Amino acid sequence: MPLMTSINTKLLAIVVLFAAISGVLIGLWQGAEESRRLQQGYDERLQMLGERYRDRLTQEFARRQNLLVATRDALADSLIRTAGDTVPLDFGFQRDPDGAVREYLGESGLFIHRDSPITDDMRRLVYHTNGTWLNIEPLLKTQFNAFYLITKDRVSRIWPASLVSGHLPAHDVTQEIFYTLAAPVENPLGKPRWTPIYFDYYPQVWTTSLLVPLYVNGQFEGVVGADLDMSFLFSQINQLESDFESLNGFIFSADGELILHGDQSLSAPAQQRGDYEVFNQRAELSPGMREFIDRSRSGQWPPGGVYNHELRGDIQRISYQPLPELDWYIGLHYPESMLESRHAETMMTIYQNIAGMLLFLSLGMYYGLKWLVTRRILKLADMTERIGADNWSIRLPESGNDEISQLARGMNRMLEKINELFRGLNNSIQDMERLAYYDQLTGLENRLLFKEQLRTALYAIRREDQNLALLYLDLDHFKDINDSLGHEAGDRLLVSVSQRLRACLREEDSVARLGGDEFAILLRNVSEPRYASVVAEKIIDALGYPIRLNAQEVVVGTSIGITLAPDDSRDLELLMRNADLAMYQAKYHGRNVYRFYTPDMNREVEQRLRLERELRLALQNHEFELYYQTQLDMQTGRVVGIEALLRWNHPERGLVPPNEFIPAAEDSGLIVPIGQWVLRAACQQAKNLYKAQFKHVKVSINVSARQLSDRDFVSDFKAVVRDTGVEPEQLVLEVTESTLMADTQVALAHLHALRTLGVGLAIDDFGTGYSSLSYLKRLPVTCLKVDRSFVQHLPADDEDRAITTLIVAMANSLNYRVVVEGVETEPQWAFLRECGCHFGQGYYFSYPVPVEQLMVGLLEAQKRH
Ligand SMILES: Nc1nc2c(ncn2[C@@H]2O[C@@H]3COP(=O)(O)O[C@H]4[C@@H](O)[C@H](n5cnc6c(=O)[nH]c(N)nc65)O[C@@H]4COP(=O)(O)O[C@H]3[C@H]2O)c(=O)[nH]1
Repeated sequence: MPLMTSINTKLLAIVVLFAAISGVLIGLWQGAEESRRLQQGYDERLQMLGERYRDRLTQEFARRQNLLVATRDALADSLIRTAGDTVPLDFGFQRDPDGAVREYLGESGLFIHRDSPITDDMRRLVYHTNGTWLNIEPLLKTQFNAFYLITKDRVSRIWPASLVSGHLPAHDVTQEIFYTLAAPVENPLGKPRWTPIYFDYYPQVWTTSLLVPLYVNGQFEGVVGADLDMSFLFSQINQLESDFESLNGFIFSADGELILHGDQSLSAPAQQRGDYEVFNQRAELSPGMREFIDRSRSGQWPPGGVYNHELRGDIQRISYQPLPELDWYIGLHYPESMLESRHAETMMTIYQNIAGMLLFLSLGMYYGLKWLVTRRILKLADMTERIGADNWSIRLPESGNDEISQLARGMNRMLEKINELFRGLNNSIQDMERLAYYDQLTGLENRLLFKEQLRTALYAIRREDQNLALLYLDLDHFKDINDSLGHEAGDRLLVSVSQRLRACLREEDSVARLGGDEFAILLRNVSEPRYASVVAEKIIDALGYPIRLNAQEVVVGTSIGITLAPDDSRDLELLMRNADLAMYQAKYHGRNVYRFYTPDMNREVEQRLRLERELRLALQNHEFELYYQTQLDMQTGRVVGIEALLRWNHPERGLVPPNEFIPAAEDSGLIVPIGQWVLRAACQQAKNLYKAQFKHVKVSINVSARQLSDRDFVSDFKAVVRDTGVEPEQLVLEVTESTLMADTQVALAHLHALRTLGVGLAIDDFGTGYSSLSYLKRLPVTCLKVDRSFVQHLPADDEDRAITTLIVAMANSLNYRVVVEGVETEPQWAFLRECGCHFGQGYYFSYPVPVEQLMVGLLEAQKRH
């Protein structure tokens, strides 16, 4: 899967995008917060450092002040203690040539103005303080650059002594700030005083001097002073533990003078500016510093706060603290740009952290999504792929209750539904196949499937050099059975027939119901035509046995047409037509037989079709005529009946006997209207006979099975009787034995109805069928007509003699009238009369003749008797 098409990657991209945006926003917010915190932190530290700096300085100054105050007190005490003591006389001072006294007392020097007289007080003071001085001197040396005692009478003792040598003889120390600042005029309360910072030329350092007035017994005697190297102030700043790279300090006095500023200490040496002028730096201060000091002093920026202020072109964060003992203020500042660089560093760290976090998050998301989502979706996709490849039984894993599990559950439910639909669909397909390919009633193949089977079989024989046989068959008299017993019985008959057919065949053979009572059979691997004959005979035999339908048994014959492939044809349609033709021929030529297809069958069928067409025309053109053949009493020779025999006066072929057209009329159904015509004509003739005083002459009319099973037959018959006015008792309907054997309900009902009307019923061609006596007894039969085939060889043929004798005896015993047909000779007549036969019909007595000739004959016969 391409990287960008994966859900995981897309989700990841979205997550990373949102995380990045959030990261940037958080970074910005955190940056702002951090900047604020940074500034606040630095400001607090700045304040804290200021306070610490202040405290340290306070301590430093206080410690030194205490030390000097203690020195002053020690000196005062030694003077007080030695108030009455004398000074050795040899203790005095030598004036230098310039008049001033410059003497060394240990490490310190003594200087007296040239104009100051050397008094005892002077001597006593120096003498009695000398011991104390010398004791204290080592300690003071460690704390001050210089220390001194200046008396009101212009004596000064200074450590180090070297300082004295530089004094001019008229140098008046009492006029200097080191004296005046602490003297009672400027310092009436007698407090220790600190001078402003000044640049001390000798040690070349910035210096301040601490001055303490010396009072002895309440009287001002002078000033004790010490010089302090201010560089310690800077060292104090440096000693402050700080990560401020550019922390700077400054000190300014309450009256607005800048006492110290780190930068200035380095870059602006004061010696260029004269003695003490250096302390007043108002004029030289940078405008920024000036402004700051002014704002501080005006109260606009009170001490303790942190202020943004520009110093020397840079914005600084400045804070300052008061140093109360000195009336000084200590300020600290750092450039704001430092904050920016710190902020930039912090931001860099923040963004690095966010980037790291994002990377971690992205990887976590990626693998998390992969594990939780993509892997499972891919699994689902893989399984749906497999399902799509017809593995519909696969079910997706449903563990858990998250969205994917819900999806899997939903899809499983869908699969169940699809499977159900498939099952339904398969059933429907099977049903449709059954409907499409199988006959619903019998379960046999239908025409469609059979044709497919035949087509496949034809391909096979082409490949494998084999033969096949195609059999068509239909049931004789099926329509009659159907009409008389009803469709349900007809259906059951078809089912039974199909079962029998199946039983006659091998597994590899196919049998289909083509429709109605038509069946087709495909025999594969028929190496010789006779095998097809064997099967056909087997079928005829199997269907020859009665079939039980409800309470009745019926016998159906069948006519089978057979065609062979590839001998007759390789073409499917042609083969089917051949089989149909052959079946048609079989039926035409006798039923219950089979016929192989022959090419001349086509011609025969054509002839038959033409015949049917002509028959139809014959009916319209009144080309039919009835001939009558008499039936005589064998004993008396009297005419007892006549049989109406149909003749066709064909315009070209002349008189056509019934055997040539009755089968075609029956097959085509034309027998029904033709039979109607015969019935009406014969009834008319019967009425005529009746009128002509031949009422005892019965008129026999042939009725075919097809007519008899016609539903309207009885009502039509009644109508004819009514129309012609004939007496039903004068009529005899002749029904062939095979017609009765069909034994349909309708035909039987009609026979009974006719019999009830008084019509006689004769079984024609008796002896040629299989009717049993018990069966005959159930029929309303009045007459048996013995078939002429039994008479033909009489009296010579023993068998025929026996049969004829038996039939006549049986008929007599059952009280049936017996008419023997086909009596042609006198011996035949003699034999039949002897064996008890009552009536006869045949050429011996009369040929069938037209009605006029019949009447002449009847009249002649009447005269004879
Ligand atoms: N060899 C010989 N034949 C004799 C002799 N005496 C009579 N016949 C013939 O035997 C047939 C008797 O009629 P069938 O058995 O009912 O047999 C009839 C009957 O089954 C049928 N048929 C005739 N007319 C009708 C009709 O109107 N309706 C129906 N359904 N069938 C008819 O056609 C069959 C043949 O009729 P036909 O040709 O008229 O033939 C008649 C008749 O001419 C004889 O001594 N020797």
